Amino acid sequence: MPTPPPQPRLDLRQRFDAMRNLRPFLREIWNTSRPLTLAAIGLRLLRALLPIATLYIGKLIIDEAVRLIGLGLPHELASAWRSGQLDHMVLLLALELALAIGSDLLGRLAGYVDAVLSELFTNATSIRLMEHAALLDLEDFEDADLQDRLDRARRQTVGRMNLLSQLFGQAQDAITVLTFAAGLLTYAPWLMVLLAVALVPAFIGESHFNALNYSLNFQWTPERRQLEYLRQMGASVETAKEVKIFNLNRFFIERFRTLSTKFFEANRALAGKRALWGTLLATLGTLGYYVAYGYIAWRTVRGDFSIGDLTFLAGSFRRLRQLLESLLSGFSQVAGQALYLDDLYSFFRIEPEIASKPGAIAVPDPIRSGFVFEDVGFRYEGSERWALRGLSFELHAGEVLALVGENGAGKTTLVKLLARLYDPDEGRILLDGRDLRDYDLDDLRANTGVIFQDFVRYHLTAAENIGVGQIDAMGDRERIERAARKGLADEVVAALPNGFDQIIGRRFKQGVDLSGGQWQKIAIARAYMRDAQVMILDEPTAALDARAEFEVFERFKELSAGKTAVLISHRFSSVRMADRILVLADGRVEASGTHEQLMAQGGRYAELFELQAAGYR
Ligand SMILES: Nc1ncnc2c1ncn2[C@@H]1O[C@H](COP(=O)(O)OP(=O)(O)OP(=O)(O)O)[C@@H](O)[C@H]1O
Repeated sequence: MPTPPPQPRLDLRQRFDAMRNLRPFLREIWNTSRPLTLAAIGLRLLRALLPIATLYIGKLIIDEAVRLIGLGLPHELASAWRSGQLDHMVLLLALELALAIGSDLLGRLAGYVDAVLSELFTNATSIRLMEHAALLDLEDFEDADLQDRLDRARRQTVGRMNLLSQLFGQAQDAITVLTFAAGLLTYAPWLMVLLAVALVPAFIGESHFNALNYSLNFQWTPERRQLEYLRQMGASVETAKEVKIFNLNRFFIERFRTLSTKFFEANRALAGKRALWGTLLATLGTLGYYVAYGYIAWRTVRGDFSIGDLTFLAGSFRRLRQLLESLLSGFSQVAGQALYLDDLYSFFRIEPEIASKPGAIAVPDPIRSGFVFEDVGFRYEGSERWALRGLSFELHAGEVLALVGENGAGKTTLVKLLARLYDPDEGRILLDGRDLRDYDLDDLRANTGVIFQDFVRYHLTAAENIGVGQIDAMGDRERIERAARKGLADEVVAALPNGFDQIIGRRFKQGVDLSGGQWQKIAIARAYMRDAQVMILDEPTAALDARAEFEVFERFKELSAGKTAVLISHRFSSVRMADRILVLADGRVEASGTHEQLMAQGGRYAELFELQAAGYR
């Protein structure tokens, strides 16, 4: 089990650098909904002015009370009321009541607006994330680093919801601070400075721990993904069967426990340190406050301030201290959150390499001569071995070419290059004499129908499972039914309780699961759904019974008349139907020809064929 490396220290500059992410963040919030953003700001602005107003009215009430005490009013409320002396007091109390109700109302409204805006923003970001992920290269997805980044980015779409409230809250607090400061400045300016200085250590402490927290989370992304994986393995429909048979529960749980405990301990250690330092540093701020308080009390005793002034000043200082503290720690939290935004934005900055170049041309229809592989070499990212090297052959327009070769020979890789899921590292692939990279990528994909051996089992309806082969024809039931017939999936569908409208797969309540072979027929139908010029089937029949396989291939040959087709199979009975067979070994072409020619040559093909045939005798 990997032990995470020591956390890197983020210096102050890096932390402040991350603040630049706030601009695009705010811009996106603004773009999410202008009226809501304006409402959130307006409500905050109003709320910002309430605390000082409330405190000031409090001061007026106390001063008024002191004045009334001095007047010696009658003890009876009714006669005191009649004297008219209480009017001013009542007015002040009513005002304070109105402010209290107003403040509560504004707070709730602001909370509501924030919640709605955050939700909209989260959805918009999730969609953007999916859209961007769709653009990336397959190679990017196979990169563990990118998986980590994607994972962090995904967390950010939900994790950043409170950043919005926090930012607006900060702005509100800042305005309130200004109002208090303006009020207090007239009484005791240097006390303000004292308060501010006393809070600086707490602020530095906060931002330091936020950065540490971020590094910890960052460092642990791979482990957190592993935890997620283990959790899934331990409890999912897909794995339940095997987990039970091999009794793997304990194994997964133990792994999860070990890893999660490590993460927990690292987290706890940090939280402990943070609490200790936080308390110490906050005490400094409190000390500053009490020095100020003592000073004001002294001035009141000396007669410089009224009792009302004392309550106003003491209240203002207390609020100011709280506000400054929350403002400063909030600022460092915002800075911390901005670091997380980095994950999101750095994910958006990843550019796909496989894309249409400017002035890309359309794929010829019909394809005239076909594909030519010229000395093609390809190596998977991070791999020492060449999956394909010095690969040269032609795939003529209109022919059915079968690829055979032992496991790992490079058959699937070849097909991925043909579909331009990767670009070759060496050599080039031509289509009708032009480099594959010259063609428009979308057009190229539209002209290629591929079913991989690890095709996706969509937990959607049967019709949708076939329809995804040509997404814009999803509503064309006739075409879906035709594709089902071609792929021999019509019988599978007919046996489903709700036919084409039946959800297949186990994940959802109404779902009905299919056998491996039945799934495969659905996948083959998916390939037929796309009326593409180039058809590629990568071991589409591995799970089919002998009769079904024979039928599938016969039909495939019939249906691919006029199409260029590539077929990968380990079953020689099917392979021999192809127009031409390419034998791959170690990433290059070892031999090619028709079944008869290859048998006559007596090489690897004849050997493997005999081996398989012997098994049936
Ligand atoms: N995504 C990948 N990342 C790294 N290496 C890979 C990846 N996919 C395949 N390889 C390696 O590339 C080589 C060729 O694999 P490929 O899948 O093309 O073989 P294949 O002929 O289709 O095998 P099989 O008959 O088992 O399907 C193998 O050595 C394999 O380990």
